[in-house]
Amino acid sequence: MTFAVEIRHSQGDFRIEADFTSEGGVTALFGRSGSGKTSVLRIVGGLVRPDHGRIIVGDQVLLDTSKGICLPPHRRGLGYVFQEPRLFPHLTVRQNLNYGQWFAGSRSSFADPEKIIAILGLEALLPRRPGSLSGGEKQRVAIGRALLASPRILLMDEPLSALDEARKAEILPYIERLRDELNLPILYVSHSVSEVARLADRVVAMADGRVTGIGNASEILGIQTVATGRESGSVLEGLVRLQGEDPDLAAIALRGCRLFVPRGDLHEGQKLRVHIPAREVLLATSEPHGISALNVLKGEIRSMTGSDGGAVDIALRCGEEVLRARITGLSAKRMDLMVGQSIHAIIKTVALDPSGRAR
Ligand SMILES: Nc1ncnc2c1ncn2[C@@H]1O[C@H](COP(=O)(O)OP(=O)(O)OP(=O)(O)O)[C@@H](O)[C@H]1O
Repeated sequence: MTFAVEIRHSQGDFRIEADFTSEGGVTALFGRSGSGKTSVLRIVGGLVRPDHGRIIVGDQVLLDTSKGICLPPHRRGLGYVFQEPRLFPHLTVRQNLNYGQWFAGSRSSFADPEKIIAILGLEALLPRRPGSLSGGEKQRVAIGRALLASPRILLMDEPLSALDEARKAEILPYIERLRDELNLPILYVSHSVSEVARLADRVVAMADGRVTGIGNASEILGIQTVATGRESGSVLEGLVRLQGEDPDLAAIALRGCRLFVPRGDLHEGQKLRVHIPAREVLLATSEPHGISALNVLKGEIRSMTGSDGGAVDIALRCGEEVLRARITGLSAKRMDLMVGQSIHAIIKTVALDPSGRAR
């Protein structure tokens, strides 16, 4: 299902101008704190009526201010997942889920409850009450409850930001399964590069209430001005290849090169996206020997641009992939780097952690 959003709205001194469309899958609204992501989500959810706007999901017009159409939240057919799970503490998990289903009303369900319970791994939790669940488990129940209302679109507002790194890593694969197994568009607000890199089919980058870029994760997250300086880097996608000879290691087959990562619970053939922060890439003009890093890629310098603080952002072509490195201007000068030069990129293994953990 596709959706289209056009919004013009002023709240106090803050002006929002956001136009974007989605063909389905996960669309991430990505930007720094205060860039206006949540405001856009609240307008889509019907919690705020914008000065001007048009929001269409599939063939349903949720909002068209020029025609005086503004459906109230409960008639928009949206599922909402917040940072906090907001479950009913006195109800069991099963009863919390039933509550979501009750909201579906006459709308026909796009997926049967048992399928959603299975995708989110909730079977064993059904008789329990929220008080006995971990933060990650609660959030999975909250997602299940939102889905059982059979929404046309799922809105997720920083759903992982209240969880610690281990719980985030635990819940990400469930959100990937939703993305891959339910034909349901998801609008996902996040300021985390690693989360967006891993989940998003399309990224809408926001700054100061405006859309500054729309594209796939690799296009948008690689752009220095969109990501925070600390997190700028490359997003690469490939298939997992388990290494028979080493039980602890997996390779990600990319276009014309490969990366090694800890195997963890990865499985053969799994599609995986990794974010490699530019600051985690070291450069060497000759092939390094006797170093602990597992990943040394041979490539060629395609571009070099100076950025704030005297750093130099370098784009390298490795196979068919583009890898970004960020080094000091002094290092670039000492190494006498130039465009076209062949180079070795050394990537610290931890930077490839496929759990998508923000570091
Ligand atoms: N009701 C309001 N009246 C006036 N200003 C508001 C109102 N709601 C939000 N704002 C302002 O709009 C701006 C964007 O806020 P918003 O919460 O949408 O950003 P965000 O990107 O989601 O940030 P965060 O990730 O911190 O939640 C902020 O400057 C905020 O103070």
